[in-house]
Amino acid sequence: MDINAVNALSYEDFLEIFGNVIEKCPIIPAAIWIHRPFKSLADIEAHISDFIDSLPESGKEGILRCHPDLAGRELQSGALTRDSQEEQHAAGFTDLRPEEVSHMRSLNSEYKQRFGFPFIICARLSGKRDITRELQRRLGDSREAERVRAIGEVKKICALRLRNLVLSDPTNKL
Ligand SMILES: NC(=O)N[C@H]1NC(=O)NC1=O
Repeated sequence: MDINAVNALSYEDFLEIFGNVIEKCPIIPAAIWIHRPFKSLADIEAHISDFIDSLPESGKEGILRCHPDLAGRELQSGALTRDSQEEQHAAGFTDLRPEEVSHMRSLNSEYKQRFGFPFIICARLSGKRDITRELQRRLGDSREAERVRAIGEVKKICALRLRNLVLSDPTNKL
């Protein structure tokens, strides 16, 4: 799909395709559709990033709370979005031993209790071991630092989802 094809989409089709680039937050692609014509894939990414940055802290935290835990209940019950399922699989979380699952569950719940939102990391960029270590390390950070860090990870996840959607077509010109 090239940028002209993206710009030619109706908002219904745009949302159908890009609705989950920020996990369970279709309001974000719905909001930035107004900025068409987009110049490039990077331009779409920049509009999403600016929209997120313009939100009050409560809105940013709301985005964080739309994300499922890594190795959490939704993974076990098959209730993840397809994007999240693929990302958690890529990091190795679909292949954990029972004791690894309980370890992740207890770290996730400690993190949520401490910060009030779930631990978020771009799972496609690390493996389960590094992610578990990072979760332990980040438990010692301040709430403010974690909020900033987590939003940065949401943007990385978004960038990879966008690329995956658009660049999988070899004829693309984005
Ligand atoms: N909690 C969390 O990081 N969730 C996610 N990370 C990612 O890459 N996909 C997710 O759903």
